[in-house]
Amino acid sequence: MGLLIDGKWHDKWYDTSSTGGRFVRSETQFRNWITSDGKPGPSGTAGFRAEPGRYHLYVSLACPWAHRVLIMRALKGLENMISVSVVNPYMGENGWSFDPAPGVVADPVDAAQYLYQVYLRANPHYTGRVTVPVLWDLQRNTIVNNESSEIIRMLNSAFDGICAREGDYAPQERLADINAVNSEVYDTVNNGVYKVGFATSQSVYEQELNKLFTSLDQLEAKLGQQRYLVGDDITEADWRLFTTLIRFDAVYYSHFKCNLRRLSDYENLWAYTRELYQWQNVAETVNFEHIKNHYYLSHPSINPNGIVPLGPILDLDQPADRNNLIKR
Ligand SMILES: N[C@@H](CCC(=O)N[C@@H](CS)C(=O)NCC(=O)O)C(=O)O
Repeated sequence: MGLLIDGKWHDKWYDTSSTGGRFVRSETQFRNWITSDGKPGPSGTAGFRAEPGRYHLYVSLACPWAHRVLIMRALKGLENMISVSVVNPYMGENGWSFDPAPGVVADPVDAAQYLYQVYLRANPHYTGRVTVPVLWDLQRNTIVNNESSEIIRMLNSAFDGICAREGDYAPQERLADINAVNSEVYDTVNNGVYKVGFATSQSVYEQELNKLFTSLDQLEAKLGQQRYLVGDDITEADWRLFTTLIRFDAVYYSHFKCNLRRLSDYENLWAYTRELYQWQNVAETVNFEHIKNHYYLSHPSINPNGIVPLGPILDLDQPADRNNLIKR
């Protein structure tokens, strides 16, 4: 775990001493958008037109932020248009690497050994964390964007004119509601589990834990009333919540001490998670071996002996049966 400072790698853990024991996630820096016509998107510069074979993704199968992108790629049927490299689940002193292991897919551009080398290819003086996902332009040889929330927005529509699969997960008329749910879920759940797990003070841990479970209790109630987070149709908001929920009992409950309740104790949330898991092409994006190996091995301050638990046993194939659960 570390970061680049003016193009040099430094092996440093997150510094919570200046923030009172609180984990603060840093801002993402590459913010260009792929668009159907190559015009600029909401941020960044122009020149990234949607074209088959032009873009490449660097992901970790362990990472919930990268996972959203893999899911959107699968939902939109972009597997043949956008290629993927997968890092080794262990994030060590050099950060993410491409060290060979089952499921790892090497860097096609110049066989980088570490992900930070990919960042340096885009900017030899880069300063910041080296995170997945990374959306890479094979034509211009640079990073388009490394912010998952923006990458999923572009994949949702930019390739529609060149045979992406039908489906709009962020329809204009629902956008305000989707954005509102996203920001609440991001703060309390997606990033919430990290704020709990990386807290280095008891009071911060307790505060963040209460926020997380208050939010899960509210989501449980909501999903007892309606099928999806923003009404009757599945949207981006659901997929963003899913990637945290699917890791909850296997990792966050024990490794991050998010243990007031298990996800499988929540009737609606658990059935919802199974429903989304069973969605066409989604189960293939879930890799519990990478998920568990990453978290339990990569945070020695939390799990010094690096024991990876064998459980829990989760029956994700059990029918979701949500029609019967929804009490209108
Ligand atoms: N804002 C980013 C966050 C991505 C992120 O934090 N990824 C983690 C993996 S789960 C990472 O690569 N961390 C490495 C580090 O912070 O050094 C996004 O959503 O794309």
